[in-house]
Amino acid sequence: MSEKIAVLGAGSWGSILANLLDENGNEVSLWSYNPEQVKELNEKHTNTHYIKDFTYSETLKAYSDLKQALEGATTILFVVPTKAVRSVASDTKAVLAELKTKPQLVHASKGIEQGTYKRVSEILAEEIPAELRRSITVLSGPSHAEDVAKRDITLVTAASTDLDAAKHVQQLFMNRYFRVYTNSDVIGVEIAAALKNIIALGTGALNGLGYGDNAKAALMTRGLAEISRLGASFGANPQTFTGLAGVGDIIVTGTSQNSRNYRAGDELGKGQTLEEVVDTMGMVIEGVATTKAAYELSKQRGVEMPITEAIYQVLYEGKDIRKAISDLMMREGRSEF
Ligand SMILES: NC(=O)C1=CN([C@@H]2O[C@H](COP(=O)(O)OP(=O)(O)OC[C@H]3O[C@@H](n4cnc5c(N)ncnc54)[C@H](OP(=O)(O)O)[C@@H]3O)[C@@H](O)[C@H]2O)C=CC1
Ligand SMILES: O=C(CO)COP(=O)(O)O
Repeated sequence: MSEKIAVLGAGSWGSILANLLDENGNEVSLWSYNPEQVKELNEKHTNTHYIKDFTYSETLKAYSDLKQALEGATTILFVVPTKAVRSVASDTKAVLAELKTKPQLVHASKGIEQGTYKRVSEILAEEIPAELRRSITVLSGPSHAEDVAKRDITLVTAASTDLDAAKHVQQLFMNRYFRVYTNSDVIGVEIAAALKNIIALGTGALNGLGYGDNAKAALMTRGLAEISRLGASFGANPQTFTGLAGVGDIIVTGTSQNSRNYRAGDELGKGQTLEEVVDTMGMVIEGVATTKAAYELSKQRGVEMPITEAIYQVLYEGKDIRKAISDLMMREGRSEF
């Protein structure tokens, strides 16, 4: 299968997925709002700020003009940070109204919008009306760009309410090192993907403070329990949380130095302030904003999420991390399930 695909967002994940789609034989245009980055990608075939020591395919073309990138595309893949999805989708809508190409939409972003608590597929559906597009599919799972850049084995899931669309996306991305499953539970996949970043901030912080494997395993397991509770309140399929977008992504993000969220937590645990951590990362740390959205959402829906609440208090109310941990440990004993 070969298509013209526009990838919007040329950070670590967008650029590596664009390269993978190029390798799979597609004609890929990669859009970034940064002309300097576009120049580097087209002339040197590198993207050094985001992915070190990697040479991109020479047939991959980068654009800073959105219309040029979208022209002729039958699939559009959104991979910008969650906070940028609405504005990029709105700009895309204006171009699609002119082009009348009606592409399918895919996204690989992991977050929840501040204030509205919308999932990324909901934002896309709101901003790009059905007459200008086809289906919307979410691509998610345990997948650090750094490993995919090395063509290391990676398994993800493609979730859509339209099974044919999910199968189509599966075929576009699958290759010898990148295996894609399908899933119809868009709600569960998006909630799991967004909220695992909160837990990775937590396991990173435990690491920075010197805690061991038991503590991190405990946080990941009980973190997943509260993510599943929030998911259930939205009608998500409980099985999704045992799959690639759930357990899989908690493991990869909650244990890896490749994770921006884990690294951010690690630095917080070692005593840096949130401001210092955000300033020095130079890449998006989705878990920081998602912690706020998920905390507010849990209060709004009456879902108990003690770990999210503790991390919210540390990030947004200046609570001491050690005190937050001891408060969690001293909660009244209860049944596991
Ligand atoms: N990195 C990974 O391994 C994975 C990431 N993801 C998800 O993919 C999404 C993107 O992450 P990632 O690639 O890591 O992020 P990066 O920070 O590496 O890249 C994000 C890109 O989007 C650009 N950008 C920021 N704001 C805007 C805006 N308003 N309009 C247009 N472009 C903008 C950034 O430019 P600038 O830096 O100049 O602001 C940068 O080029 C996130 O939701 C993340 O959770 C999912 C799976 C794996
Ligand atoms: O989602 C990811 C891996 O699946 C990437 O996580 P980070 O944003 O923490 O790097």
